[in-house]
Amino acid sequence: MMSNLGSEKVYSRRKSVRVAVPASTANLGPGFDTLGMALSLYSWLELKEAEKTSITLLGDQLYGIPTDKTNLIYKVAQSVFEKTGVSIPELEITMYSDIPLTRGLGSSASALIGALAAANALTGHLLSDEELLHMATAFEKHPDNVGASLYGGIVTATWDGEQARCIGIQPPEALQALVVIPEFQLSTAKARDVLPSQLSMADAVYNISRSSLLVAALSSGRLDMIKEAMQDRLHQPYRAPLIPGMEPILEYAAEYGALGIALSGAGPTMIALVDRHSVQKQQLEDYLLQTMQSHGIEAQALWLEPVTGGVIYYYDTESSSFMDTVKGEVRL
Ligand SMILES: Nc1ncnc2c1ncn2[C@@H]1O[C@H](COP(=O)(O)OP(=O)(O)O)[C@@H](O)[C@H]1O
Ligand SMILES: N[C@@H](CCOP(=O)(O)O)C(=O)O
Repeated sequence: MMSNLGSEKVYSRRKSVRVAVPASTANLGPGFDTLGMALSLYSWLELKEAEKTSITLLGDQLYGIPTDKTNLIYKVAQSVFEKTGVSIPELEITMYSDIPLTRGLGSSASALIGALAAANALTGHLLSDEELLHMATAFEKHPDNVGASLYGGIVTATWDGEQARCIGIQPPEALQALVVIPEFQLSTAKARDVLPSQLSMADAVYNISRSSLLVAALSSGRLDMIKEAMQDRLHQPYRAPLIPGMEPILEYAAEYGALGIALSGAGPTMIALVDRHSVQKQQLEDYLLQTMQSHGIEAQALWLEPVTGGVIYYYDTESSSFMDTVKGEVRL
């Protein structure tokens, strides 16, 4: 599995650490709660031992996040300290994120992985990446986003309620992602509430076959198969009424140059997989934005890269400010 940690390396306890964690797109169409891909959009987190807990949120994306001890990052960090028997009751927490909240780009997974990874680094990496994955999935309830944010690349993952299992795939070199992010928010909880509790055998077979084909197509670089392999009958048809413009986009995006198209995670963002050498890139972007607009939705288009690395750790940061790290170059 891809990791930024050398397994043979011995780590000591730290007083402070910074991490950068990629966003993720989950499902990729048919792989509901199992497929995820890390994207080149990041959140940054600093944890420092302190006398008194303080939480500083920087930038425009973290509006509304609590700044007391009910904060997710604080609580998740404490769960790492409890598990490892390390006592760090008070923390200075600083956060900045480029990942928009509740849009289907895995902001919650990125925050969880950031908190787990940074807290674990303070303990001297007493927990393995696999243990962090189990803990993150127990919080998030599905392993797709957290697996991608932790390890990077494309992940296939399962969750049995206690253990997450995850295998990575290197994204094909030609693959780029175009995300169209609507201005409105849609919480994952709300977009899960509309899903049926049962499916027909025919729809189950439809999804298993597409999801399997997609994994094989991505592993072998068969980009010609992606359009068919990204079809889904498990969640997108039920979520479409929540996202104006989604139905025509799913139907016609390939005609405008998408290799394949899906709802990103639980939405409302749509994600097109694109061959970076395509001459239709601008045409596709225009089509997606105009279709949303014609359904009354303002949206932002971003071209993103699949990233092969997951969490990035920054140690010995005493001589640089937090925002210096944020503004520094992120290794893709
Ligand atoms: N940096 C963060 N710190 C604390 N909570 C966060 C952070 N980022 C996201 N969250 C929580 O996750 C929620 C969004 O999760 P979710 O509805 O699953 O959407 P998505 O993960 O697709 O952005 C936010 O409303 C917030 O409660
Ligand atoms: N498999 C989950 C993925 C949710 O992703 P998010 O980025 O919207 O949190 C689902 O489809 O519900």
